[in-house]
This record gives sequence, structure tokens and C-alpha cells, in this order.
Amino acid sequence: MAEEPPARGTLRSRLKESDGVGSGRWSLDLSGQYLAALPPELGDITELVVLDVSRNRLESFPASTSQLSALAELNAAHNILVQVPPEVHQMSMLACLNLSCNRLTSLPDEVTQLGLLRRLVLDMNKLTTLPEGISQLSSLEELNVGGNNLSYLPEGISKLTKLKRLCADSNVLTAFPGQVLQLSGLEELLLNHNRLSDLTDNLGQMTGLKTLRLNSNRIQTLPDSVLRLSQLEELDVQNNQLGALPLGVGTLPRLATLHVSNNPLVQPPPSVCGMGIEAIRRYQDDLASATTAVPHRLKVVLVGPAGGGKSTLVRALIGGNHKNDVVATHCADIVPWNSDDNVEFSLYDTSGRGVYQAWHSWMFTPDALYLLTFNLYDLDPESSQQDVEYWLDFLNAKVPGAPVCMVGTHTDEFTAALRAKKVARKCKDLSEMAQKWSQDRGRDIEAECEVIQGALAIKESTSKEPVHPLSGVGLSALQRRLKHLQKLKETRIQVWEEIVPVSATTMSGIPDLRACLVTAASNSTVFPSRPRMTSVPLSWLTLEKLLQQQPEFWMRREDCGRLAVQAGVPAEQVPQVLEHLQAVGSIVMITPHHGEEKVAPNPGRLLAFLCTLVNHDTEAWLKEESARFQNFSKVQYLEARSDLLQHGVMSHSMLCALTAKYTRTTQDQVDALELLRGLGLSYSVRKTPQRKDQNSNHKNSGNDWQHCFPVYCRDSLPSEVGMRWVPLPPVNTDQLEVGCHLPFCPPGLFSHLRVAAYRHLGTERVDWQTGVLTQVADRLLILQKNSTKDGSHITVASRACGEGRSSLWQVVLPVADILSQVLQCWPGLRHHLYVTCAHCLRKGVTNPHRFSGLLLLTTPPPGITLLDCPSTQGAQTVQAQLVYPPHRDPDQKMDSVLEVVATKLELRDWRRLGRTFGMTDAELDDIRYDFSDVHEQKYQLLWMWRRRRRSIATAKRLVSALKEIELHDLADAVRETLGYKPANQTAS
Ligand SMILES: Nc1nc2c(ncn2[C@@H]2O[C@H](COP(=O)(O)OP(=O)(O)OP(=O)(O)O)[C@@H](O)[C@H]2O)c(=O)[nH]1
Repeated sequence: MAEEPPARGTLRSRLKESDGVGSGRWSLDLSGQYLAALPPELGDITELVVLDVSRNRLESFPASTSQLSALAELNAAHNILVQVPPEVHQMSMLACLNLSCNRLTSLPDEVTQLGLLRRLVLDMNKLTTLPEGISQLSSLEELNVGGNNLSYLPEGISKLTKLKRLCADSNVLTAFPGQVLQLSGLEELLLNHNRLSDLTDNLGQMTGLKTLRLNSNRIQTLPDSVLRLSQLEELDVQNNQLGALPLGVGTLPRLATLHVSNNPLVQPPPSVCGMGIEAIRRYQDDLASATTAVPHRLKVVLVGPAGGGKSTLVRALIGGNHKNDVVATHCADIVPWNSDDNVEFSLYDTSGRGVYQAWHSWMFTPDALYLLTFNLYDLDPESSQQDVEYWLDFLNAKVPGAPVCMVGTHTDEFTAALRAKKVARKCKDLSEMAQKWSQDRGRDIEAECEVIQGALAIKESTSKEPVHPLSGVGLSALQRRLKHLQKLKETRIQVWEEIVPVSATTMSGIPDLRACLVTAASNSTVFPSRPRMTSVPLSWLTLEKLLQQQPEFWMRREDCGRLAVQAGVPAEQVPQVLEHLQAVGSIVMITPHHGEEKVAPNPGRLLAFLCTLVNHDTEAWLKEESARFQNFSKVQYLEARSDLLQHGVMSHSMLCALTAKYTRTTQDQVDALELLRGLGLSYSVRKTPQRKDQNSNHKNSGNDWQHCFPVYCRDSLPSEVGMRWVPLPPVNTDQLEVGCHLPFCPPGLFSHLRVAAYRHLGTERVDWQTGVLTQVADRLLILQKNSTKDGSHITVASRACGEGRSSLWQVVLPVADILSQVLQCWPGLRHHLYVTCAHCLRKGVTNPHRFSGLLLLTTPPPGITLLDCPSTQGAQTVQAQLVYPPHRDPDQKMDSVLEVVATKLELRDWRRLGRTFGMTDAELDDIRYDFSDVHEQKYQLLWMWRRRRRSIATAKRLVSALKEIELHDLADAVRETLGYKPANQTAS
């Protein structure tokens, strides 16, 4: 409600001497009183020098105020003035006028009579122009016209020679106001949030400039003349379209603050920019020493069904002749190719045969272009949909966000007369199949989002929840799931609409495909998050060479760091070099489900090694390789062969014989085994307990080891499984089952899980292609994969009766946790974890109720022992302890620990901690992009680390990571939260 103006008597009583008693500068503060009008008597106080009437409801001034001839400062900000009150024009002594946050639509010429004005603040109004006469305000030192609708600034500004600060933020300027170049005394120029796309080359004329803010425009180039701004202390060019910073920007002598985030920067790369001005300077020095510009480079991965024509296409692309006798690709090939357009390609030609798909999917990296190849002639609109979906799902699961170009081969097989028409028709069919896939997947995610949003709405609106599919699930678990789904929706593979039809026989379409690849190699829109680099520092090239010379199959990032030192690459650039080298196909970074990210410095060598262990025709292959088994007796050979074919088990000597070329030393063997485990292909167990022969020098020849390859396991269900694990739980026995529904189950996932969980699955196990039955802590545990109409279900289950029920989670949960970890190796995979209703399982219900797996992240509700079995509409119950996992003490504390770290961690240390956790810069950038809130960014970093590295993401590891980066106080805070004394108080 508007207030009455203060009574006359009270006005004078409010006068104050603004600069202390005796100064004679009388000031009056009438701010923030909801005044709708000023008292007319105000004009009587002619000695008034400072008047503050801001934060009222004033629409005008009383006429008497024109008598305030001594007024030097007037603050009328935050009112509802639609025009500058004419009385103000008479206040000829005004030096400071603040009319910020009103509703002014124009500035009258009369204002320009205020020749003594030094500060004019007009921001947050509705001004569309400023009068030319503004040039008469020759004393002006500060002009703030931010937050208006100005599309240009008047020429007269160039005459304001005393101007030190000009703010025109948040307007609609489309061109740089060149008139400011005349203002040699200008120290601050703020043009954030406009629509500037070009800057003038003469920017360097403003030699006195200390602050230049151009945040959130559309600027593509920062002129080199910026290097002449020798007084510049702060430069803000965030949120623009800059691809490069001028070489030498890091050497500006006074530059202390440089904001460049959210630009598609290639030079310097974003990770270097993120490390600050010093890192930029070092990078640019290094770049200046680059020999020549490097050609564009691109990794292209060919995928698609066997016989689709991938290898033939590779041959056609690189200019080889077509031969009909092409043999099916063995696993994969890596073919380098330099196109005539001086673009270097690494063509990764993968085999389409199912058996190899688990062996080569490590080659699927995010920054490559995928050529999905189909035989166009054989394509059938009815029957091929499933095939197309399989490949799109496969790519989407592994490399969400990657660009996919579909290629139709065998066009020569259509009869000449109808060829053009038929090819066009089939291309349209193929394109429609891809579109259908895209729409269906989008709709599925949308539907799930709606269920979660519904559950969130219920949670927010009522404290007593009605039953719904997600009842019982905690708020934060729901929010995280929603966020995850939204991410899945946004980062799906980018399937190009245009299909490229080719014939490797007649070479028709091949030039078009070549042109398409060349364009992709140089086009930043194909890889918006990682534009291609055309010049790199010399040290990067040296590091690439050093990596290629490494004999290892894969290396730790730390070891890459050591090579980087040798090559002269500064530490902060290492992540960027590795990402660049992966994008061009020179190396591959592999994140195993356990432990830290590894680097394959020479993918060709790694591939050659893997090829020694797999073949689509195992029997024929073993026969072919029989020369390798010369040292085996016939019995030994037959036994080894049968073990592999029957049980997927390879003896150590067999493995060594097959891989002899790559595993000469014991260390090679150790590395090879670690690699196979990291890729989820095999695990090793001791055949017999090791003999402790004290007198023997022969330590561990490895011969008592055997290597289990789940991918080789027999198809059929061993008969003993049916006997030991009957379909229905016996009387009085309960079954605890955690499952995962996968609408699409990528090849190799289930084998990978078995490898990852091998320690938990023990040695008393029976394996077959789709399952493991084992004994863990005296309990039977079954891990299975079942294919159903709606995709696949992976379940892990155990049974117990009586008191034994309480220990079921101990058996099931570790494997379920590993399943969650393994799923992370397929970042775009849609999956739903669930806990099957134990009541439904006991009754053998065909369609048992599945409680949401989000419950696994939720603490059990206190005091609840029974839950309704939803499939009986609540008529029957299920024990809560068979639905909710028990409290996990360390976990509980970890939640508080994460909260403490997220609160206390300084933002400047955030990235360093992330790197210590083994996260890539791209992942860290993703977190920053996804969460604008700083605390949430910090929390998400910790959360992601914990989810990823579940078993090793312990409080102890967190403490040592914090110490590693010298954050000792924070490490102490963590210890305190865990109930330990700070390090310096513990007894030595
Ligand atoms: N007529 C004709 N035949 C082709 C064309 N492309 C490939 N072929 C033939 O199709 C067969 C399979 O070609 P490949 O290049 O081996 O197919 P792939 O996709 O590499 O197969 P995998 O390596 O098993 O995944 C070979 O006999 C090729 O000669 C084509 O454009 N026209």
C-alpha cells in the first residue's frame, strides 16, 4: 500500500549532513517507503545536496522540486517513472543521477543540459534510443544504460572524453559501438548479453581499458589487437562462439582474470583454458613452436551386420579394386587412409559377426564417426526393422551422442533400368526405419519420465503417499533417476537423415561418401563438443610418437603423464592430448568396470593380441593353430580343447601358446590377463591350491591357473542346475531376487558381468551361456539372463528359510552392486533395476510384481515389517526385509561425508579432485553443464565417483585423494565425520 508523504515538519528533521557534521552537504533519505508522491514542501529545502527517493512508487515529482538548485546527487531508482520528471532538467548542479529500474521509454534532450553530470545511471528501463545530444554531457565519467532495448548507441558518445565506465549490458546491440574507440580514457567497457557477432579490429586503440566484458554474445573471433590492451586486467568472453583465443593473450602483462568457458574453443583446448592464464600462456608458447599445421584427422568406425559390405567399402574408399573373394573380417581391422584432400582417417573396420561383438566394442569411442552399413539390395522394409534397431541400440548404448551415417551398399545389384528408383525407395525405407527407432526410444524414455514426474508430484503434494509404482522410493533417488533419463534423452546418437547409397563394384556413390567423410573431418557441427584441431603443439606430436612406441597393450594414465613430461607436454594439457589422440583414432581410452581409466597406446597391437584368442569357428581355428600346441601331448591337447569348447575354460599353457608372440615375459602375461579382465572377457582362477614347496625356486609358473572365458561357455543348461535350483522355492523358503530389465541387452554385457563378479561368485560354480549357479556363504546363488518379448532380464537370486532370510542380502547385494557398475560401461543403455516381490516368487506368479530398483538406494522405512503384495491388490503381504536392503552403515556415513566435502570443497579444487578420482575433463565439464548450482556440482562429482567406483569409492580412498591434492583440513573433516580424531591428534 502506498504511504502518505511525510508531513512538513518531519522532513527537515530528517535532514542529515551527509559528509559529517559541518560539511554543509545536506542530504535527505526518503527511500523504501512506498511513497506514491513526494511532499511539495520538498522544494523548500533549497540547500539540499543529496536526495534519495529510491524504492518508492513515484510516477512523477512535484513541481516544487525544480527549485532544488543545489542538488548534486539524486537517486530515484526503483520507482515507476515513465519519463524523466521535467523538474530534474532544472537541477543544474546535478553530478549524479540514478534512474535505474524505472519505466523510462526515452531520454529527453533536456537532460543533456545537465552539463555537470558525472554519473548517469539508466539501467533496467525500456529505452530504445539515447539522444544524440548526450555528447553535451561532457563531464560524464560513468554511463550505465544496461538492461534496456538499445539496438545501437548514439555517435555522440565518442565526444564523452571523460568517460571511464560504460555499461551497455543486456541490450540488443548487434554491432560493436565503434564510437567508443575514441574514448581514450575508458577503463571499463561492459557489453555482456548483447547480440554482437563481430568485434572491430581496432579494439586495441582503447589502450586505457582495464575491464572488457563481452560475456554471452555471438562473437566468433577475438581480434589480435586485443593484445595491445596493455592495461587490461579482466577479460570476460564466456558464452560466445570463439574457436580460438589470440596467440599471446596469456602474455598480456596485467591480465589477472580471464573468463572463456562455454565457447567451442579448439585453441587453446577447454581443459587448458580451465587451468587459468598461466596454463594458456604455456600452451600458446608451446603451440608457437609447432612445426606445421596438422591435417584434419578423423576416426571412422564401420559397423553393421556381417556381409553388409564394410571391408569392401573400406577397400573402395582407399582406392583398392573390388574383389569378390573378400574374407569375413576376423574381429576387426584398423586401416589408415590419407585422402586426396589431405585428411587423415583411421578406419576401424569391425566384424558384424555376433561372436566378435564383445571383443571389439572397446573401439567404440565417443569422438568417432560411425558408418552403419547395410546391404541395400537385401533390405526388406518388413523384416529388416529389427536388424536396424539392433545396430542403432548397440551404438546408442555404447556411444550416445555419436554421429552415425548410414550407408547402403550393393546398389549395383538392382537392374539398371530401375536402379535409380529402387535405390531411392530403399534409402527412404532405411531412413524411415531409423526414424521409427528414434521416435520409439524417445517415447519410451518420455513415458518413464512421466511416471517419475507423477511420483515426484505425489511426494511433493502429500506426506501420506498413496500406492503407486514408485511408492517408497526416496525423493533424491527419484530426482536422480529423472536427471539420468533426461540425459539419456538428450544424448542419443545423431543418426543422419541422408542415407549414402554406394556400390563397391562400380564405385558409384564412393566419391560422395569420401566427400562426406572429408566434410565431417573438418566440420565443427558434427562434433560440437570436440571440434577438430588443425594445429597442435609440437610436444603433442612427440607424445603421440612416444605412445606409439610403447610395448604395453594398455597403460595407466600416470604412465602417460610420465611420457608427457618426456615429450614436454605440461601436466594440465595431458587430458586434452589424450582426448585429441583418441578422437583421431591414434589411441583408445578404456574404462574398466573396476579401477582407473587405462590408455591403449597402440590400438592395432591390442587388437592383434585379442585376435589371437577368438575366432568365429572355434573348432576349425584350434585345428588351424595346432602348430602352436607342439609341446602338448595328444591327451593334453584334447583335454584343453574340450575344456574350452565345453566350459569356456582355457588352460594357462593354451593361452600362452596362442598368444606367444605377445606374452614373452611374465609381466606381459600379467598385463594381458589384467587387460582381458578389464575388458570383461575373462577371469583367472587357480586350478588347485598352490603347493607350498619351500625348497623350490620355481615360484609361480602360472601353470596352476586357468582362464575362464564366459563368451565361450556352452549353450545348453547343465542338468544339475535344474536339480539344485527348482523353479519354485521349496515350502517355507523365500527367494530374494534383484533383477535388471534391459529393453536391449548389448552383446558382451552378461559375460562382462560374470567376469566382474567372479570373486563374489566363488569357485563352486556351474557356468552355461546364460547363467551361473554357485554356492556363496553356504547359500545357492543364481545369476541368469533371460530373453523375453520385452527385451532381456538379468537376475541374481538366492533362497533361505527362517532366520536365514536376514542374510540373503549379503549374498545378493554385492553381485547387484557389480551389475550396477558394469552397466556404467554402456553409458547410453536404458535399464531398470528391480526387486522381485518375494510373495509372487513363492507363489510362482507368471507376472510377478517388481518393486522399483530405486528402493536399493533408499533407506528402509523405520518400523515397517510387512508390505502389501501389489499383484494381489494388497490381499497378501511380503516381508519388507525382502524388498529393502538393510542399512549399510558405511554408506550411511558416506552420505554425510559427501555432504561435508561438497560443502567445504573450494570450487578451485573441484577439478583437481575430479582428476584424482580418474575422471576425464569431458565428464567434469558435463557435470558443470548439467548442474548450474555450485554445491550440486560438487555433490554430483562425489556422487558420480561413488556410483562408478562403488567398491573402491570408500571413505579411506576419499581421505587419501584429498591428501594427494594437499587438502589436509578437508581430509581431517572427513575423518571427524567418520568419528576418527583428526590426523594430528592420533597417537603416533
Ligand atoms: N555386388 C556387390 N557386392 C558387394 C558390395 N559390397 C560388398 N560386396 C560383397 O559382399 C560380400 C561381403 O562383403 P564384406 O565387405 O566382407 O562384408 P562385411 O560387412 O565386411 O562383413 P563382415 O566382415 O563379416 O562383417 C563380399 O562378397 C563382397 O564382395 C557391393 O557394393 N556390390
